[in-house]
Amino acid sequence: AVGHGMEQSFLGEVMGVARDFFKLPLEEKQKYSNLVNDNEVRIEGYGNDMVVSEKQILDWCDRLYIIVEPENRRIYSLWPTQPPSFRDILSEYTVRCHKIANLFLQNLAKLVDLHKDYFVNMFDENALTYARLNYYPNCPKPDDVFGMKPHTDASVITIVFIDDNVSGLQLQKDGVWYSVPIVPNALLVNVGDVMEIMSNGFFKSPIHRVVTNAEKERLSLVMFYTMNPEKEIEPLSELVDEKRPRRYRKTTTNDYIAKLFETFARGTLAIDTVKI
Ligand SMILES: O=C(O)CCC(=O)C(=O)O
Ligand SMILES: [Fe+2]
Repeated sequence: AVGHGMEQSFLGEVMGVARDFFKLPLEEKQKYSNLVNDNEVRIEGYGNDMVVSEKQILDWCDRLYIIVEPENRRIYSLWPTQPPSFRDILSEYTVRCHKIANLFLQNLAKLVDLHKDYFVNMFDENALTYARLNYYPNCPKPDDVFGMKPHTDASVITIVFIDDNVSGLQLQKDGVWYSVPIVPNALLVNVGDVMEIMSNGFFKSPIHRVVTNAEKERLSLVMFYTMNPEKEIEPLSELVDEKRPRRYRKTTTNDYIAKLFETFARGTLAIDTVKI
């Protein structure tokens, strides 16, 4: 979508602070590391994949993963202090993206004949929004490694802001991979697994991946909208009937995100673990 109301200059600044962060020396970035005590990995922070096996091929990607909403859940020690405008710009982007997220959620609700605020109202004051900044350096062996392995998102919905210089994101449809075209200043809004589960499969969370590029580096900024981590997730009773029996088991956002990280590292899909 391009009718999101964010000016090109503002979006340029957002990409700019992300780029400036990744250009910092490694020691500087490691101040925000997602490794605790050298071996334990937490979701938040700077780093790469969680390692679950020695044979695992790590993605060709640097990531910074931070909670941006609610504000009282922000861990500012994991927010870069360089570039200096990082915090303000990401905060403003967060506010502006949330409006787009709500509009999208209202449209989805209408598509399944629910009250337009049905999904919006499911997000309480403990619902978490994660921002993930991805940096994919150019890769000498693009055929051997992914920028990001095939996966679905564990979110309810996701808003992706991609580099308008280099493509790389691909979506799978009917077993075939299609490249997402570069549209300057466009934001891509995607359905995540939790929406697939709640809608009892009416909406599908697309499998996607990022391929690497031999010549060019690439950046993206992804906002994941998730519900209260403790809240139970299951197909909505309104969307289950004899003709469309329940297709997914009950889970919680917390359990599901843990499962997603585990399956992602192993190269399998989390959604398959809750399908009935
Ligand atoms: O870099 C991209 O275009 C997409 C990244 C992505 O799918 C993710 O962070 O979940
Ligand atoms: Fe993704």
